[in-house]
Amino acid sequence: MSRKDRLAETLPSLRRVLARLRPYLRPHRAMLGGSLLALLAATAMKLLEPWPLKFVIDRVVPGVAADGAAAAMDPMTLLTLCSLSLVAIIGLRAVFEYLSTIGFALVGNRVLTAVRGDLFRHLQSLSLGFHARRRAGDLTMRLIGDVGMLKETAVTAALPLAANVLIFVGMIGVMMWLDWRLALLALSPLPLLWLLSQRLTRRIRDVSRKQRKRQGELAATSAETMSGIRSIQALGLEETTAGAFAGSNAKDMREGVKGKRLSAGLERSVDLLAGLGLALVLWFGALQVMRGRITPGDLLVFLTYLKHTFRPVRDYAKFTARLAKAAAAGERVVSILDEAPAVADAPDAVTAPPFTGRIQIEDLAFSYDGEGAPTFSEVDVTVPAGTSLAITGPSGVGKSTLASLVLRLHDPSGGRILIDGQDIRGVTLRSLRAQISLVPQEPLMIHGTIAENITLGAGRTVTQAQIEDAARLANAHDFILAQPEGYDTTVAERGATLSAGQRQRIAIARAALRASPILIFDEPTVGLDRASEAAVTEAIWYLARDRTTLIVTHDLSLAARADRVIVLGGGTIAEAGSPDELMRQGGLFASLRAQGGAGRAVAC
Ligand SMILES: Nc1ncnc2c1ncn2[C@@H]1O[C@H](COP(=O)(O)OP(=O)(O)OP(=O)(O)O)[C@@H](O)[C@H]1O
Repeated sequence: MSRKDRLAETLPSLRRVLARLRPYLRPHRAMLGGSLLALLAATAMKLLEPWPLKFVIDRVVPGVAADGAAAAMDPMTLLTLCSLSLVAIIGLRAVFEYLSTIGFALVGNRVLTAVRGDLFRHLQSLSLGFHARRRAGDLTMRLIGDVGMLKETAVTAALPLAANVLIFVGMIGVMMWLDWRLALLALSPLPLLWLLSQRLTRRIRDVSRKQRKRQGELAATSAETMSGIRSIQALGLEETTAGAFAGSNAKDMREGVKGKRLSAGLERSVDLLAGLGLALVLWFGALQVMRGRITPGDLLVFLTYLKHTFRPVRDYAKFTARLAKAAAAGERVVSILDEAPAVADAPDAVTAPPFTGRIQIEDLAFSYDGEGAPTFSEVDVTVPAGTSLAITGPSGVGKSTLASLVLRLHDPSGGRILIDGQDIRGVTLRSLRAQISLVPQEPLMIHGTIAENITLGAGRTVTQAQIEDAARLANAHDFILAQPEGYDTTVAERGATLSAGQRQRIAIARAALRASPILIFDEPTVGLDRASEAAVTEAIWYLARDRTTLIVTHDLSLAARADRVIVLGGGTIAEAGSPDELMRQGGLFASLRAQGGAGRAVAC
């Protein structure tokens, strides 16, 4: 195997990661160049460090003959000069090392902060299909933990490693120049050392990769548990989830210990081989001094360099573990950055003009896995602007999916959706979604005040009066005023401090504030008691007055108030018409409505 191949095998993933992140480095080229110069200067100082000592031993210590410029100098002057230059060299090295550390740290932090920002944005642009396949906790781990690990490694491993490589090359060069035979002897353990580190590095990297994956699982399990804590406690699942967590936790520990053992083994092997090299140089070098081939000062330089030459290789083992972890973390970050959003703006997409709201669904088909049996097909329906359409049917027939297609949360496998005669794939996602308001069954509630939750997604500055108007429209004003601090009452994460009906009405107020021409309600009344249901229903129809409204619902009394109803069933539209027509036809809608008594579609 060629040297190039072996190198490529050592840290290919790190290279891939670096190649992917290179564009982020471009704006920081000047600082990177400056830091590299400082690093080179620091290395030069490091190479110079033993030389004053060499002069003192060779030229000042009594009984040793001097030659050249030093011979003309009085020993005291030479000693003072050597001492001062030692101070100067060490001082300069400190300054250059400081500058390079700070420079690289700044670049590393800036670059990875930008990467994290982009990753967050990118995650939000990835399709629902992607998010359905991934665990939220694992994605959070990538965003916070993995990027953090890359950040830390850039400063604590990559920089020292680069410095070590420079020092290593420099010292070998000077040693060769001083005495090439002694240099070769000193470096004889290096090939063995290299082979050893290659083998262990690969194993360390594999362990790190597994560990990183495990940590993603841990984060995902804990995120799922915390977000579903209510059900976990109610169902008494604490021990089951703790068991699952403990399993991954123990595996993480075992992998951590294994990684530590491997890297500690590598470090100690390096120490042993370095000791061997040092002993060889001491023995052979002292013989050379006795034969007058080199001076004692040369031997001192050799021995000092040798210690420094092996240290980079030893540290390489130490940094390898960190770099391996960073490579594994980097791969996890890059794999998400490289994930292309399944739903994206077409290259020639235009900004949608203000919609009047006519929706045409033509021969629409959709399948979640692309090739499998479609969830539905041959769906044809037109919703004139300003009218309402209820989408109903048994559970799992694809009602919510159909509604999400209008928002382009997925793209259809066949057919098309037009708004005002324009295929929605021809307009930008932003301009499409800005004109549609979705009120889902579980509306998004952020940790913040009720007012902040209402203004979420408004896309403009709104006044308190506008917020209150929207809340009145959504039948929410009175209950909000009854809260301890009214509109300034803080809502817990996921709206845990509000009832389902209250959350719904806040979401409806939010939709009212957006003033979009198209509204989509997805099971807005499910799980509500009669009073809340009445309040929410009233708010829905008030809001729907002059907008195109799609209502996905099992509640047939709600559906019966829409201008038109489609009943999905058997993978397509089973019935369509106005509620009166459907009742007259005496089909599924009529029978379910009859079964539901007061209008609830019990069988749906
Ligand atoms: N992300 C997904 N990946 C794969 N299949 C999915 C996904 N989401 C939903 N499905 C499946 O697609 C079908 C339609 O789901 P959808 O949620 O649209 O049905 P629905 O009619 O709204 O059901 P419900 O009335 O119970 O809310 C279901 O069989 C469901 O299992």
